Amino acid sequence: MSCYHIRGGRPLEGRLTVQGAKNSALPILAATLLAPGESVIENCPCLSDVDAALAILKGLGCRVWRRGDTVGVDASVLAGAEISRELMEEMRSSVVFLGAMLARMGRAALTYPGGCELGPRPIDLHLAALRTLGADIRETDGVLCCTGCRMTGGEIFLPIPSVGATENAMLAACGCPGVTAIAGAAQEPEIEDLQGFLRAMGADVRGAGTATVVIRGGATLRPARYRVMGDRIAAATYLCAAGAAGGRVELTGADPEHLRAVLAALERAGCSIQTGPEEIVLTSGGGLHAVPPVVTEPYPGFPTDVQAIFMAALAGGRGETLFRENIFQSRYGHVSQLRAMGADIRVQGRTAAVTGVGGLHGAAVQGGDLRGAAALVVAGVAARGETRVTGLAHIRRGYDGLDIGLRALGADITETD
Ligand SMILES: CC(=O)N[C@H]1[C@@H](OP(=O)(O)OP(=O)(O)OC[C@H]2O[C@@H](n3ccc(=O)[nH]c3=O)[C@H](O)[C@@H]2O)O[C@H](CO)[C@@H](O)[C@@H]1O
Ligand SMILES: C=C(OP(=O)(O)O)C(=O)O
Repeated sequence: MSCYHIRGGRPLEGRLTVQGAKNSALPILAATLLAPGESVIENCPCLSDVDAALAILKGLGCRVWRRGDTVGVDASVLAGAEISRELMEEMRSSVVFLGAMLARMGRAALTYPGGCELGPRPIDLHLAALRTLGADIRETDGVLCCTGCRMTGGEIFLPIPSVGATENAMLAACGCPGVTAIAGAAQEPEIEDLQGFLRAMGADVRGAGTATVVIRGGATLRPARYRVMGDRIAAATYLCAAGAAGGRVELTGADPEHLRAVLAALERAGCSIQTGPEEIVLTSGGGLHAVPPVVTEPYPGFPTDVQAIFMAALAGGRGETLFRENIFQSRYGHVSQLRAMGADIRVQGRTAAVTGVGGLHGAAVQGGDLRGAAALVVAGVAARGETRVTGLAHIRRGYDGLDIGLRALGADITETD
């Protein structure tokens, strides 16, 4: 079984360009379906989730190529409107192909999506939004058969600002004649990035980044060339590793505006941070200290995807920090593994109390989900002694060479079989 072997305790130093954002690249790849012809997506990270998205596109008849971090999708000729259960279960974002397929083909057959196991992850809001636009969705034996020949614009209200439901609704609305307003929309930067690509295709979409997104749909779209924004969660991972291990790192390619809540928390924990356009410089003496409660919230609040990673950084520091996970019901899978490295963390329901122990020690640990596994790597980089992290398949879903990036910053990390 392949694993990362980390000899921890070295400060991190150096400069790194952050990968393109997984959570932008995936809906943007789904959006390439909307226009016949070849779209070209730059800064598209090499991830197993991206491979799954490309496999879905191929299965629908698209011609797909990749050169480095540039991907081409030719959606001129489509064949079939079904996604296999196997591909649907590979990742959560398989579900955003539904909106794109309804917009382009007027029909879709698929099953429920997979993705990280963080407690229940229903898709009721996705389906309700599409039904509001007139989609007919029937479920038989776990297969969703959807037709959208009578879809038109409409007023959608999302009671929770779901990222995926907002994206699905935006994609479907592009194919619906008339005006669609999505109220209660998610405001994450990835929604703005999707809007950027849709506009490049000629779609009339406004309001992404606010609580209301408005789409004037039904226009014929054209393929486009687009550059995916930098990955704010990958950036946060490198920053937390440097914060905990100490050192000075310069990250380029990620927008510090997207990381305000994380940068503020790292500063309160003792790091010094300077930012410029697409640049973040973090200096740390290592050994972070406790911060006021870390409460995960929709953007611009503290991101749930950084909860485990920041917890790992604080676990080897000093003082008590409370975490409250507000987005997902069960996102503390990493805690038992951090405890094996000496962490003192008590979990009660959605709250975790982390008491810094003044340094973790290496151990053999196993990641059970994407960010939980990345958190163990962060802990290992700062810990005394040797850490072996298994569960790399989770990490490959979202990180384009996490070991390579950390090695470039001076960490002693190698992948072994
Ligand atoms: C590929 C992608 O972009 N993944 C991100 C996306 O996931 P994803 O789009 O799955 O997350 P959502 O924003 O939809 O989920 C937020 C909350 O809404 C609930 N909900 C969601 C949909 C629905 O139909 N019904 C419902 O109840 C979820 O259970 C969760 O409690 O946003 C999450 C929250 O920022 C991030 O952790 C994920 O990294
Ligand atoms: C939870 C995540 O991804 P997904 O929604 O794709 O499972 C994540 O990126 O942390």
